[in-house]
Amino acid sequence: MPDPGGDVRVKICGIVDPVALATACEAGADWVGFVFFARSPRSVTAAQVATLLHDVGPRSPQTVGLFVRASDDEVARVLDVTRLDILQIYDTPERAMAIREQFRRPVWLACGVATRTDLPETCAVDGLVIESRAPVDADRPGGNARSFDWSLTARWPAPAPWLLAGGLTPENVAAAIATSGARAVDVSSGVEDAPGRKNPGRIRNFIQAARAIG
Ligand SMILES: O=C(O)c1ccccc1NCC(=O)[C@H](O)[C@H](O)COP(=O)(O)O
Repeated sequence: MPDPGGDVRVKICGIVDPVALATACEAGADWVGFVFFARSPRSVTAAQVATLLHDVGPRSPQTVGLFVRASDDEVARVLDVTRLDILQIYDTPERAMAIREQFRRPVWLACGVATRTDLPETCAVDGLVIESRAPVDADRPGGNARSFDWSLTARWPAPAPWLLAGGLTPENVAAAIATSGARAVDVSSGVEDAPGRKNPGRIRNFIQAARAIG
């Protein structure tokens, strides 16, 4: 996933509209994420994603589907309808491994972090999304515009490629990369005007700011 010697890689998550998708593609995002979770303000259906991706060119970013405690049937129904390169799973590590086995596709496990002990020491999937742990009463486990102490990951011996997520913005992403040591970053709320409403200018600014640090 991240290229230790190359540019910082960027995922623009929670895409719901064609302008945001085209902007992320043109600005050089490495991944675009789609949220298959009905309680999210960024929730999309498989049919909507298939339509969005229909006109995307061959040099498009990889597509990531987000699933929260989803059954095999739910994942299968999405994969029947639309192309997803990677599955981002909000569930136990065991369940993430089972999904990887079942669907023969790269799986990223989302890990909610508040303290150093939340950082995983082992990983049997293809990548980790290290994001701020959601409050217990949150409607959703991610996409809450909350950051955590980025210095926690600075000396973490990561067991797998990982992305830094949660509360990143065009204004803070350079500091987040410098402090955390991340080589890949993930944003949703920080490039929006309101939950689910992406701002094309902020998408461009975020990618530029992440890449400027090199
Ligand atoms: O965005 C959502 O609504 C969402 C719902 C359920 C699970 C995950 C969700 N989002 C996760 C992400 O978009 C990213 O992985 C990342 O956490 C972005 O967080 P933020 O930039 O703080 O919105």
